Amino acid sequence: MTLAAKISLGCIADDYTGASDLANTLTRAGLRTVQTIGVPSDNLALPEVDAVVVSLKSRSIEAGLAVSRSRAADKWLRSRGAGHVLFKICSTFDSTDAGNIGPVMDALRADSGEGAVLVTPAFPETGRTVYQGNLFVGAVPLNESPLKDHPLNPMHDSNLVRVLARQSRTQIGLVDLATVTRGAEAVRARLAELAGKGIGAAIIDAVFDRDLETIGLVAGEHRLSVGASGIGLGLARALVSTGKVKPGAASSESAAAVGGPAACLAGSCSQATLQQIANAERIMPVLHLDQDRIITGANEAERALDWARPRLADGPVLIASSAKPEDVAALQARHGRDAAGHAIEQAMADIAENLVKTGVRRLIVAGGETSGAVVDRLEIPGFLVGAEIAAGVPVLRAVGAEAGEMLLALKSGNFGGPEFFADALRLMR
Ligand SMILES: Nc1ncnc2c1ncn2[C@@H]1O[C@H](COP(=O)(O)OP(=O)(O)O)[C@@H](O)[C@H]1O
Ligand SMILES: O=C(O)[C@@H](O)C(=O)COP(=O)(O)O
Repeated sequence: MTLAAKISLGCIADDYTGASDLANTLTRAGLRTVQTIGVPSDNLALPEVDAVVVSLKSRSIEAGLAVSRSRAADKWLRSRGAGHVLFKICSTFDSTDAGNIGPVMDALRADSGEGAVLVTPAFPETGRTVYQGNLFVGAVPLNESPLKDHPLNPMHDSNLVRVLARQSRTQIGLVDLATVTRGAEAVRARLAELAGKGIGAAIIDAVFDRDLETIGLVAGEHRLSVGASGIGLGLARALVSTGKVKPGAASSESAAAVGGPAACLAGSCSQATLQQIANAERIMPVLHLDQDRIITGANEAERALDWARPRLADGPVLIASSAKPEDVAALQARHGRDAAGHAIEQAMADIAENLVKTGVRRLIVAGGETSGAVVDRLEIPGFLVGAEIAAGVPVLRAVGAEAGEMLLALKSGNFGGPEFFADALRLMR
């Protein structure tokens, strides 16, 4: 990898859509950013950048594995000069009581020698705000939002001090909004007070971008922070406002058209994605996969490919496994949660691999785990960030992919407007 100068900000994302969301935020804030898939190999040619987002697929794997992969990424980022590393988690704090946010944070904190780590999933642009340590998704607390029905990590507690305490070995404190509103000095003092009591991490409230700017200033003086794109925004703005990074333009290379057939794959079962699929039915052929056939090993991926191939010459197609919460619950009761999720992800990867062999060069994937499975199968080592399709979702240009020139959009299940697929296709030429 050709990184001549040292990087100013290192990031480790626990899934691939989350990584592209963060890379998008950093780029818009003026940081030249690349997204890599895992720790990049030395021979991957990348431009000179201010920030690197290493994407892991570590959100829903066994905690020990998530820790070791995150530590390896942290070591690589620090060896490239990153003084601060942001561990990027989901803005809806997706995790279970077994991890992985707490265990990874504990390990990175120990490695960096950090006192008390600031933690916030706030991302106001997408409606995620934190008040008194409670996460709100739009107008409702996390546990009343659609995240209560997530197929892999249903969220039933909106109090993040409690949620993180159940996952972490350290005590968790709170830096409340009143303190944030008083400014950086007040946050520094509160953090020092918590660290003095041996409290190793604190959920910090944020409702507006200006709160994240205050948080970014303080966090950037430390070695480690944990959060979603909002804290990324704060860190990036602090790097620019303190003159540590000169704001640069996004690479013009990332805007060139690739042409060729386009396809969409949806494995997210979020409310937003279900609506986007329903709207896509009006503008392109849509195939709904039979999930039982996938899990029992019947050749459902082959059936999907036979359906897609003759249609691709006429325009984009969409293949979806997505289902409503009651259907997801019924499928999981029949086959088990992890087995169902894994089998569907692998079927999506099979479909993506064969679509690319058929000539597809523009691929839109809805769902974080789904995107991880697809990008891994396509063996794409990294991405440059292009135009913004929706808040948190950029057009990505593959770097070093075996298939050559490719554009992808990796959409978090919850993100994007009702016409997301049309919006993405318009920008991916
Ligand atoms: N119909 C379905 N029933 C059960 N699980 C499903 C179904 N469709 C997809 N899944 C699984 O649900 C999970 C969705 O997670 P993900 O792709 O990360 O979406 P999101 O971005 O909404 O979190 C994946 O593991 C996927 O394989
Ligand atoms: O922070 C966010 O909400 C996203 O960047 C994110 O992590 C998305 O995860 P998925 O919903 O699993 O795609």
